[in-house]
Amino acid sequence: MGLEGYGHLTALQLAREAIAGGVTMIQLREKNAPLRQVLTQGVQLRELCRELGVPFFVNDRVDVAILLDADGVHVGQDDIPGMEARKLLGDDKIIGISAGTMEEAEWAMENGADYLGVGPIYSTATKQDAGEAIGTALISAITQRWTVPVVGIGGINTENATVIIEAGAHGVAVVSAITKQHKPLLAAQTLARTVQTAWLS
Ligand SMILES: Cc1ncc(COP(=O)(O)OP(=O)(O)O)c(N)n1
Ligand SMILES: Cc1nc(C(=O)O)sc1CCOP(=O)(O)O
Ligand SMILES: [Mg+2]
Repeated sequence: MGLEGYGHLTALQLAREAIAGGVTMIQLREKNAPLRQVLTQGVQLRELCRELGVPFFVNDRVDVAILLDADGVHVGQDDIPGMEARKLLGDDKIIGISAGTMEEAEWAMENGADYLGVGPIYSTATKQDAGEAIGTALISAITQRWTVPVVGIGGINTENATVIIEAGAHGVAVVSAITKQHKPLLAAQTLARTVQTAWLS
């Protein structure tokens, strides 16, 4: 999630609703705001996550993750390499790495990924440079080869989350399926229940 307002909710209020609905991880993904604002609001978001017992991640920026004492960082193929991030973060933090192909997954694993974000599974309006949708085949290929946790990302919602889990993903990462909904708490609740049901089947 970014730091902009979400309808009548602030980013902090939205995160609280999402967690109340069953979201188990929050990632601060802010591409545009001034660094000072990111740090100020990031501290509030981190505190909320600590209060509610949910891991707090920072997207892209290892320096921000360190300053906010986040639980981890998520980096893509064009971001700081996982190996370099590890040197800065130490062994106690979690490093997630994106992969959209098997080659990218191999690179991510060589770079010490603690989990993989695989996508874009479906087309998405949230990330302009996400590229073509890849479907679920890569999730299956990766989870057959490695035991590292995999989350599907990109265009995932309540309607299609089940097939992501059935393909082998451990979870789903979403933006608009919660942030763009009129009732984010309810949206998170429905999505979390869908994923939990898929785990059991
Ligand atoms: C969980 C998760 N998976 C993938 C991404 C995408 O990261 P990246 O490819 O670096 O793209 P940006 O999010 O930085 O635009 C992610 N953020 N989270
Ligand atoms: C941040 C991000 N990363 C992607 C990837 O493919 O790596 S797709 C994506 C956008 C996810 O937003 P939504 O749930 O609204 O589609
Ligand atoms: Mg990135």
